[in-house]
Amino acid sequence: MATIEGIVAREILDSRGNPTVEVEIGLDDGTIARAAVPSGASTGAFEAVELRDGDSDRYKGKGVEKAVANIEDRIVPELIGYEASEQRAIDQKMLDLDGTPNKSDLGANAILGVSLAVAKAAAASAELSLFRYVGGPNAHVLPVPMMNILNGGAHADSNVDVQEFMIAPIGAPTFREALRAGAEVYHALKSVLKKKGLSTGLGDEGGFAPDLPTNAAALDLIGEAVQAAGLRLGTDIVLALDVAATEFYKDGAYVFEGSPKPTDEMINYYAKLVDSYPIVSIEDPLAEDDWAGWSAFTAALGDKIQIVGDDLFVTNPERISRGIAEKSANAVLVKVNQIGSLTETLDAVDLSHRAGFKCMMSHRSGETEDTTIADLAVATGTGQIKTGAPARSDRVAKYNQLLRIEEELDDAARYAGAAAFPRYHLS
Ligand SMILES: O=C(O)[C@@H](CO)OP(=O)(O)O
Ligand SMILES: [Mg+2]
Repeated sequence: MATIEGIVAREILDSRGNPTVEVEIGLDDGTIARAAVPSGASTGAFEAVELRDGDSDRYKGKGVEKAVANIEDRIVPELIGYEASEQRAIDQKMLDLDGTPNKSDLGANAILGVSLAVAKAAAASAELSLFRYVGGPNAHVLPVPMMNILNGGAHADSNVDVQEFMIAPIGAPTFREALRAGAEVYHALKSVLKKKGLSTGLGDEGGFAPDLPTNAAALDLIGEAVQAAGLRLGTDIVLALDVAATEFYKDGAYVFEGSPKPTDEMINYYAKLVDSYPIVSIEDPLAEDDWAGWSAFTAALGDKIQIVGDDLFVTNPERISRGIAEKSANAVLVKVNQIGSLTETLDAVDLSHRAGFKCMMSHRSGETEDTTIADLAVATGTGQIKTGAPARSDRVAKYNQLLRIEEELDDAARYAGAAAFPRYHLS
């Protein structure tokens, strides 16, 4: 048992060169731990508030000096002397201090930085890996890496509407082999693009970002890459999308492939796509406010694929509860900074799992070298993690941490594989 002796916060840079918050906590037994906060680009309107300096000239108002000051001036005096293992009480203390429904006073970036650093300090003090500290003896399932190898939408400067084209190596026996398969497809995709004279420039999450005639063309290119890597599409590797449709929802219609389309036309489009390609999961097929559309989409495709709410749910138990009641989806994207504290993230996963919803632990498009989400994916048994391409050190840091976790678990490790997608039936 050790108590919090000191907390230091600072502004650091994320993978897009934007400022973000880093927190270091020291305990009275000499333990020091550090956590950094990620940041999104295609953010949902209902996310907890990320405090930015706005009125300052530094970093064009994107600085986080206010969030840093809130930690040092307002949070630190309240938390000194707390047992580091009192995670729930510490998070609650910060929520009470903030007092708003969306963390707009202290900033979700301030609260989350402290919350994650507390957990890491408590784990280190107990001489446990973070995944064991948070997950206990049942934490043993390594997630399927949902690798975003072709970027579009708000994460790229290309003409591709869909934000993320992911490969899921479900056929591998271990996480290590899954990662290798994914990396081989990534390299093969580069060769395929080069051969066709397409750009091999990268998007925000490390995937390639070529201009393409249609969105489906991306799936064909990935299919070619899978084959070129000597793997089987549909058994070794399956496909997943994050459409991030809120980004192109304008005046009640989806401006997709050059023209505005109503919800039912989008649903028909997806149904055809699912018939033509081995797609296991579609995230944000519709906009964050199109609740009726989501229910219709889930009624149409929910028994065939995983339907993931990201902007729709924003890791928020209230919105997830509505989604459960209205059968809006069958899975939740889990982002620690959308809700803004560790215990609320754990609550969101718990609520989802109890309702039979799957969860996918997720990074943000703006990331750091912090690897907390890798541990959380194993701790909470989500069976899936999305953390970008198997290239770029901010993304690879998470995959590499999962390699270490698999090694630590040794014979007890189990790779989620195809079981992560119970609704996907090989035809
Ligand atoms: O939409 C998403 O799922 C994320 C992460 O891939 O993007 P952002 O962090 O920009 O919201
Ligand atoms: Mg998303």
